[in-house]
Amino acid sequence: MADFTSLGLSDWLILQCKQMGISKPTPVQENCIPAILEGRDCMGCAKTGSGKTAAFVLPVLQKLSEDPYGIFCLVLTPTRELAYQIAEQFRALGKPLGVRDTIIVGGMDMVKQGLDLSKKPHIVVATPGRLADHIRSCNTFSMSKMKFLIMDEADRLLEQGTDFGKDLETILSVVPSKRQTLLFSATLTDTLQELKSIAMNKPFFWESKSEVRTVVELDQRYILTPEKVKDAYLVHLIQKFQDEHDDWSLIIFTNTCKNCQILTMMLREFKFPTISLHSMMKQKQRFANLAKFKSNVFKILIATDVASRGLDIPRVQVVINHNTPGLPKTYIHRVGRTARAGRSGMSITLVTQYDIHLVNAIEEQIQTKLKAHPVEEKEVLKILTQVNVTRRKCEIKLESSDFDEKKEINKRKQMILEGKDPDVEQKRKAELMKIKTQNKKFKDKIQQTIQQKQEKSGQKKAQSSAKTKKEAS
Ligand SMILES: Nc1ncnc2c1ncn2[C@@H]1O[C@H](COP(=O)(O)OP(=O)(O)OP(=O)(O)O)[C@@H](O)[C@H]1O
Repeated sequence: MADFTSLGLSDWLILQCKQMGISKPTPVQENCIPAILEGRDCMGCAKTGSGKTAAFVLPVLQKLSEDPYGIFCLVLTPTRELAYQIAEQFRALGKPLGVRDTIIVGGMDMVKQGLDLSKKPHIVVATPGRLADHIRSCNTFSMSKMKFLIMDEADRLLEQGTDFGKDLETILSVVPSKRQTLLFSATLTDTLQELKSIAMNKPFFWESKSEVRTVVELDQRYILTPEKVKDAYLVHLIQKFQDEHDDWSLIIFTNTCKNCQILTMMLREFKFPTISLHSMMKQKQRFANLAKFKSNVFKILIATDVASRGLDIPRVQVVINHNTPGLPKTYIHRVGRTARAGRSGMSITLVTQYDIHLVNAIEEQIQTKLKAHPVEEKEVLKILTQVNVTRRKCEIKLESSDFDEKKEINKRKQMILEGKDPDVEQKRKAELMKIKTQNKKFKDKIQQTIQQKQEKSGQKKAQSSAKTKKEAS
């Protein structure tokens, strides 16, 4: 195994790594760092928790130290929490250099961000939406001399049908075509073509050789449960984990903000130290909750997929999928929040009778079979009524709050940001719904007519054959 010196990194940077407990390069670092230092575009596809962030932070800092100026490097990432985490790594590893960074994400003060950008920071870490807003609305900064464009979780940023598309176009229109482009993710390979179009010249491409897409240290389990019993299994699992471990912490992923809110309220009713993270929360609340979970004040984080990628929280021992993810790559990123950097971890997916095909797709993609997690079903059934009643109480409580209104307000805000008129959109949606209902009624009527005709012709056939038999006898 190579060491950092043989990769071409300077002593000051290697010493800084050592101080952060990073002594030997991981495979993605060993392969990508030399290519990046040579000036090549690079695409790195390595498993979750394998050090992809340092694989681009280290060579960028090395190059910055040779010619320090701002704006030197732009890093794009899909979520605000990830932006803070990446900036933290630049700050920690680049401390001897006095690296100056600024974070440009939604939900934070745009005026202050504009001011920070005008001071030409070395490193800008941003989510596409907010950075595109700055580019469209003011010219207090220029990226014309930028040397590096990095896309972390690149497949997510380039996914079709997301809001990122327009914003990436705006950003790419102002970054120099003469630059190095670095693309990283644990699930790059299924969007290779789009990715290659972003990387300007023949990119150096490296992916981990292993067929299995998840790390070997991850023990992947499932529990088959009817939808109505799912929450009782969840409570039972947490209770058992709490009884059997002193120092524990786990992340539960669910599919919607509302479910996230209800599950948090429900688990708190059972006195479990639980906190939530989802996109309907105010940004400051999101950061505060993540910090409380990272500092072990709360042992359980319930999150939507806003937290499924990239978050690096070393202490997480278990990931529970309260719903089976619809995409295998969502599963890979979710369970990758544990068993990181060589540590062991466990994932448990609650699978209902409607999800079997999803599990098959996941097992096909990761080339691993999930193992059945042993549970005493009678223990679960003992708490079933209590759990479902508690959940119903939380649902009623949430309905009486303004949660749904907030959701509506968020949707309207998003439409206005996209230049749409919410009222016009609402009318269009209502008309579409009306047409759909009319179509359904029309189809049902046709179906009914066909059925009646078939019944009638069946009766006629029966009558004529009875008549024929009668004549014959
Ligand atoms: N060479 C190394 N040796 C030991 N630990 C490392 C090394 N490089 C990075 N790490 C640590 O490994 C952990 C995971 O790193 P990182 O978050 O970059 O993983 P990743 O590959 O980006 O994961 P994901 O795909 O989930 O985003 C971090 O805590 C990081 O400090």
